[in-house]
Amino acid sequence: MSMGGAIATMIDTVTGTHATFLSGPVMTANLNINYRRPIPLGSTVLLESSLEKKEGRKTFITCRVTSTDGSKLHTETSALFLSITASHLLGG
Ligand SMILES: CCCCCCCCCC(=O)SCCNC(=O)CCNC(=O)[C@H](O)C(C)(C)COP(=O)(O)OP(=O)(O)OC[C@H]1O[C@@H](n2cnc3c(N)ncnc32)[C@H](O)[C@@H]1OP(=O)(O)O
Repeated sequence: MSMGGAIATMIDTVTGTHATFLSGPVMTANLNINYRRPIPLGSTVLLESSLEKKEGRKTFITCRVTSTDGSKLHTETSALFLSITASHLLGG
């Protein structure tokens, strides 16, 4: 079975890339993952990332991880990304 942290990394990467595409530079503020069914090691899965809403600096994304045919739901996620400036990255 795949480790929950490895699954979280996959989800953070996909939803973070999606949020960056929509909103520019962002950081993950909240990642809420419900693990519904285990992911067998070595299996191929589908990640579907969707914009829920944008409110000011906040970009809310949802993401489902399913089997490739969509029949098995492995995880459901809601994520919040906050738009940041370069000074935030430098600690300002
Ligand atoms: C192309 C390649 C792309 C690759 C993408 C990969 C994406 C991966 C990105 C990451 O994993 S980043 C690393 C993990 N994340 C962090 O380390 C973030 C650590 N946290 C922070 O740096 C700051 O808390 C953060 C930038 C997220 C927010 O700080 P700010 O000072 O900019 O915002 P502030 O705390 O003033 O909050 C602004 C608003 O957001 C809300 N907010 C902030 N954090 C929240 C939270 N966790 N949950 C809910 N709401 C939150 C906050 O309540 C407020 O709402 P209102 O404007 O309505 O009052």
